[in-house]
Amino acid sequence: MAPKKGDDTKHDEYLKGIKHDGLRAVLAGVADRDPDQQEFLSAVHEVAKSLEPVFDKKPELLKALEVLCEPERQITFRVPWIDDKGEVQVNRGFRVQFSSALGPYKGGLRFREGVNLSIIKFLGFEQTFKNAITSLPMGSAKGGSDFEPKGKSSSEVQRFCQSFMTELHKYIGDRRDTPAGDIGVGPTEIGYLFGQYKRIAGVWNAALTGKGLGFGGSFIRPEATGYGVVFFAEAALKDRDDDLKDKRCVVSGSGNVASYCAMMLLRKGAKVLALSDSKGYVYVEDGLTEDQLKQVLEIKSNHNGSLEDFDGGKYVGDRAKPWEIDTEVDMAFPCATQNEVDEEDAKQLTQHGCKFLFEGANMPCTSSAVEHFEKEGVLYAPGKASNAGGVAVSWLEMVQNRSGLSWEEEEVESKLEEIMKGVYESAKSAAEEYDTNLAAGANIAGFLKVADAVMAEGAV
Ligand SMILES: NC(=O)C1=CN([C@@H]2O[C@H](COP(=O)(O)OP(=O)(O)OC[C@H]3O[C@@H](n4cnc5c(N)ncnc54)[C@H](O)[C@@H]3O)[C@@H](O)[C@H]2O)C=CC1
Ligand SMILES: O=C(O)CCC(=O)C(=O)O
Repeated sequence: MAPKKGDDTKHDEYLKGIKHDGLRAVLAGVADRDPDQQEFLSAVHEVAKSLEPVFDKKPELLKALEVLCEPERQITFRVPWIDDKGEVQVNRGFRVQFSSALGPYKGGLRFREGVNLSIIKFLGFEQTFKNAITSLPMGSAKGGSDFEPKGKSSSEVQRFCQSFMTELHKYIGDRRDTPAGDIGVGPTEIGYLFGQYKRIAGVWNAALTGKGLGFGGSFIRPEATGYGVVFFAEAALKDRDDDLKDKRCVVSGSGNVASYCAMMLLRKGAKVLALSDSKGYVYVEDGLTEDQLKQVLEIKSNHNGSLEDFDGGKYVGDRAKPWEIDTEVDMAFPCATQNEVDEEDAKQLTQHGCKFLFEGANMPCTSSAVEHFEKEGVLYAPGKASNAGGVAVSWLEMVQNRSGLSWEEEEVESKLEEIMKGVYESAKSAAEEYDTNLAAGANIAGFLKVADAVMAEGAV
């Protein structure tokens, strides 16, 4: 069947770099449909560009991409809640169920000011290929709200979560769709959401992952994304007869992913020179100690905590980014948010000697930053491969819940390590087969798994 025709002459800028005619038409159709969804369109463009060699060999799979660019279902809903002054506040909730081709929908929830449909769709689209490359039977989804937990009391967060779940419960369940955490949604929020789910659904099932250890959570889920990035980096370095010992690393963020990425880097003998938050960064020339990292976790255990209160290193405020630190850097791990590494940041990193960049966050590097890294020969690993450890352990949590068992910490960690090595190998072998780089290899490996299922299940 011919691909959906969009008018590609209207989208010159968006289609820059795309040569394949059929692909241009599909992308123009996506841009026609949602011209204002910048984050989503940019994620689609990045994946599509790297799939050109696939469509040269297997043009029939273009139809699968067209199908995968449109979510199976997108739900937006009103979330009214009462603040501490007794006044009613209203936020908007989202759940975008992208693809169930490989299994029940799976993906996190983000609570943050400014969250909109474009951001949730970009995250859900990325999740599709991320979940596929793990080879675990998971579909993809993402959700959240423009509710900002920073500055709210814990009772306000609780009331918001209960109202959010009062609507969301209609669409989730352990064989249907299983949300987890993301920015602004940690164990506390998951606890409130899970409590409300049970209250309304009247059943105990693994409708959410990232639960507390005492009520169905898995060891290592809080650590999984950060640990997983480091396991991925270790596999990539091993392949180059190298290792993490004494590597000088810059990590951005200081939340869930960043802290545990830093923790595992320390365990591997690397040095963590900096961590950041949205207001600035801390820099320790010889690398943070384990006690200093624990201090960061303590500060950030409260939504309102700031690195300004960190005692031990140099603090730079004014929203400065850690990529600017004027010292030798071997590796960068952006673990905060999307578009936090732009071309200028990328140039600063390579001027300081950076040779490796592993994304802990989802799409933290802009496309021009990625182009710069590629030009400079930096090994660049996209989040949809290198941060897949979080969702992988979420799946292990679901398996434990279904079997009624609880595995030891070492067992979960070693399964996570094996899964991350497998993700690296899948990206690498697709890159070799299609004669491309690791980032494109990750897109190709994920896409082929989900596209084959889409076609086998009858795409239309
Ligand atoms: N939690 C998880 O399991 C997974 C998270 N991710 C991604 O990792 C990233 C971080 O998520 P979490 O650690 O879970 O969130 P979090 O809410 O625990 O932490 C986010 C951190 O980023 C900082 N931050 C926010 N905006 C910033 C900015 N502009 N510059 C510097 N720092 C900034 C915040 O201060 C906070 O310390 C997000 O992109 C998320 O989508 C990806 C895979 C799984
Ligand atoms: O654990 C999960 O289900 C989802 C994690 C997530 O949102 C992500 O990988 O970006």
